[in-house]
Amino acid sequence: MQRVIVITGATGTGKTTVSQYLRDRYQVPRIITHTTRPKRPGERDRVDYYFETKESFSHNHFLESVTYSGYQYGSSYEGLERAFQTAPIVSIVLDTKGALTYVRELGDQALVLFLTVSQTGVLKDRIERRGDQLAMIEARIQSDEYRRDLQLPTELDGAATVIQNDDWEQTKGRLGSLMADLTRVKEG
Ligand SMILES: Nc1ncnc2c1ncn2[C@@H]1O[C@H](COP(=O)(O)OP(=O)(O)OP(=O)(O)O)[C@@H](O)[C@H]1O
Ligand SMILES: Nc1nc2c(ncn2[C@@H]2O[C@H](COP(=O)(O)O)[C@@H](O)[C@H]2O)c(=O)[nH]1
Repeated sequence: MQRVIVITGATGTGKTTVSQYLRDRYQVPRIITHTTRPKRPGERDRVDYYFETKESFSHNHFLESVTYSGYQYGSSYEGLERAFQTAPIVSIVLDTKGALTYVRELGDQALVLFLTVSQTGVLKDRIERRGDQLAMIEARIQSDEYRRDLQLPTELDGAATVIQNDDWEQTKGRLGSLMADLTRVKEG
């Protein structure tokens, strides 16, 4: 069975970092999603996101889409199919609302990885260091979506793998175990 690792959690918990590590270390490609938010320094169109206008965003064929801190985000059916054409295990980075939709739509094909940190105060520091614009950081930290995504949705209790990403070396160890389990299931 083809699997999608759905990486979710609050802003700054390390979702993108984990998806990049899975790609580089385990050849797990990430499904590229669509957004109307402006690029951050270093981000590239069609690599980090499909960067869209409000008009072009509406022309996609979305499996799910959300508004997050004032911008639109969405993942397309075509993006999922494209990723599955290249690998049996793929990943996607979503807010918790999107993660729930993915689980409803894909059932057992979706494996949810929920990232947390022990001290939420570090999250703002992390996104400041990443180079986000200060006004956008403030808006994000004040948003309902930010507060919501600090908690694992109750529907996913017991069904998600939770990783406390305080220490990157420990997180890499947890990801190694997860990939070993997934690969065993695929071969078995
Ligand atoms: N374990 C860690 N310790 C310290 N810094 C980390 C750790 N993991 C990731 N980071 C750093 O934190 C910042 C935010 O990480 P990342 O962009 O992966 O978060 P994210 O969850 O994808 O955020 P967002 O939802 O806002 O896109 C990055 O600069 C990243 O290098
Ligand atoms: N439900 C969806 N959430 C998405 C999608 N693409 C990204 N995201 C999530 O949005 C927030 C903000 O992302 P950022 O890159 O601006 O920091 C974050 O939680 C992402 O995981 C999507 O297609 N659908």
